[in-house]
Amino acid sequence: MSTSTARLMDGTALARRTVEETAARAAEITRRTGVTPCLATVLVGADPASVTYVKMKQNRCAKAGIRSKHVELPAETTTEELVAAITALSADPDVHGILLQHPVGPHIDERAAFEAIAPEKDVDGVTMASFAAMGFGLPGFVSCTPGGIMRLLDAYDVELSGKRAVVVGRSAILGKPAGLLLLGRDATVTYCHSRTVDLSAAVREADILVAAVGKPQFIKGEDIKPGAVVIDAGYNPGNVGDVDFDSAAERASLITPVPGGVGPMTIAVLLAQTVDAAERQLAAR
Ligand SMILES: NC(=O)C1=CN([C@@H]2O[C@H](COP(=O)(O)OP(=O)(O)OC[C@H]3O[C@@H](n4cnc5c(N)ncnc54)[C@H](OP(=O)(O)O)[C@@H]3O)[C@@H](O)[C@H]2O)C=CC1
Ligand SMILES: Nc1nc(=O)c2c([nH]1)NC[C@@H]1CN(c3ccc(C(=O)N[C@@H](CCC(=O)O)C(=O)O)cc3)C=[N+]21
Repeated sequence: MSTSTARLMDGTALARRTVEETAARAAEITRRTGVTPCLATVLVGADPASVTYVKMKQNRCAKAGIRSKHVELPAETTTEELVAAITALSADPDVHGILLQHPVGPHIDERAAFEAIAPEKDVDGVTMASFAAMGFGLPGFVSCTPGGIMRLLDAYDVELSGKRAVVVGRSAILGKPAGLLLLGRDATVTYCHSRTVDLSAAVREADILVAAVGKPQFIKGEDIKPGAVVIDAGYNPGNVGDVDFDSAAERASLITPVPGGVGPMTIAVLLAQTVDAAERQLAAR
């Protein structure tokens, strides 16, 4: 008999519902204005993982009635050329959202490229303006994976106020913004990273754990506080998360599976924010 007690947080089902709502909103915009919401995807080089992720995003757009405009640039593109391409998309009235697939290669100033995205088109939440708005708790586009995590927590009515949230990982697109969003909802947030001393002790304090490390099955069940909510944002080769699912599920109250948890929500948030952007830009005309 399994000792597992955790309930699964079904990201696939929530993403499906979110995309259905988004598709209905996109159709309504098209009907009302004659303009179809459009996401521009910019890919530099041909990193196989990036190619796959961009394709997944385009496929999902097509299913939701969002146009996608694909800009493919060679690996040797310079910062100036990339900034020029993104600046052109920022000025293109037919494009409502812009996604620059990360990473772009070490010879490019990625920050400069991100900052060329017009703030009203930053549907991936990567500009300094979006990050600052999120940090101040002001309206704006959030980084998609943390945004998806918050939607999952809300869909399962997870109480955040006063709870201890521990985020393992502090990358600009995942760990750091995830902690800020949790802080904005009155959780008491601890960040852990590669220099953290006694990671196990920190993880054991977590009422809500967000694992965003990039190391397969790195967090073990023995460090999960009984009854904790475990969000596994990891997506490692072989579709394995950062949490050792079987042992963690014996102690958690709620847990996201990999696949089928955070992953599908990332794209759902990207599409939702693209339609938000189109709504605002078309209303402003
Ligand atoms: N579902 C989705 O849509 C997405 C999933 N992901 C997945 O999430 C995971 C993390 O991605 P990302 O944030 O981009 O990765 P990064 O490699 O950018 O960041 C990893 C973070 O983990 C920390 N870390 C590394 N080793 C340890 C350790 N031994 N102990 C504690 N912390 C450690 C690093 O610390 P330091 O800062 O000190 O180096 C860093 O902050 C990956 O599996 C990725 O595939 C990512 C994006 C989207
Ligand atoms: N250059 C780069 N760009 C990325 O966007 C990027 C990256 N590297 N490294 C890894 C993370 C991970 N990430 C995911 C996006 C969607 C799902 C997703 O939708 N997953 C589905 C399954 C999808 C499938 O495999 O068919 C699921 O979890 O159920 C997962 C993971 C983007 N990342």
